[in-house]
Amino acid sequence: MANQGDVKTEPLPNTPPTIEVERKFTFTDSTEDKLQEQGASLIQQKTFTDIYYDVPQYSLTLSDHWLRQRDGVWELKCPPENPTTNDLSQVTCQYAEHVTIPEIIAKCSAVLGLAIPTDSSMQEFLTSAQCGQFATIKTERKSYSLNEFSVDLDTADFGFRVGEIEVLVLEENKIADALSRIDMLAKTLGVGESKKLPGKLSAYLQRFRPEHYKTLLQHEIIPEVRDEHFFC
Ligand SMILES: Cc1ncc(C[n+]2csc(CCOP(=O)(O)OP(=O)(O)OP(=O)(O)O)c2C)c(N)n1
Repeated sequence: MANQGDVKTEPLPNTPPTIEVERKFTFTDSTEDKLQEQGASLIQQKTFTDIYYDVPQYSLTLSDHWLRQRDGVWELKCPPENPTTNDLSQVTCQYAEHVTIPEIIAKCSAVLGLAIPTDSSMQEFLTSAQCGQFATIKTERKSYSLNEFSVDLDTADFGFRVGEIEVLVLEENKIADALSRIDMLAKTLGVGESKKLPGKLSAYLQRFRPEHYKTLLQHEIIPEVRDEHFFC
């Protein structure tokens, strides 16, 4: 029998990936007031650092695969196998998030056309795939909880801020419903912009990695970043 100290904090290898359905928005000082009026509670305020990785040909990001270490923990965001496509999916993102090393190596190796054993360490994978760091972003995040929604207000260390409404779903047939519930909340908060807004990494690339940014923009992997998206 497991004793009380024998708590597993790592997901099991066959855990299905969580699907994040999220919509970005520009926030102002009044956004927090509106959130609180709707009954949202501030659940966390934290700072974290993301380091993103790719190969020199940008093959992972060109395939919409985002490999990162968040405060040292490996994560891979990639498109779900059956994304939902409708009017609302034009302003919203859907990503499956993988957090186990064998799954991350399997997914990335498949994109790169490499046969790297899934029991390799991440360091072995990075070396075999010639994968290196291309962005480091420090973020201050305020996280609000409102019913089934998480609402994050992020300020990145290079003068960029972005809000995000997120719902986690466990099955792909729940994505369409999540899209419309997110749309309703965005309208209630007065942040229902009709275009997809860039996230922190897109803004970072536009500012610090122009060649990578242009390549992803040309392939319509990321939305355009304009100067007005920065606050300094
Ligand atoms: C609007 C939009 N944003 C990003 C992309 C590309 N992209 C997808 S994932 C991705 C990596 C970063 O994801 P993002 O949600 O912006 O970061 P963050 O909020 O810190 O992650 P979380 O804490 O929510 O896990 C990118 C650039 C896109 N195609 N469209």
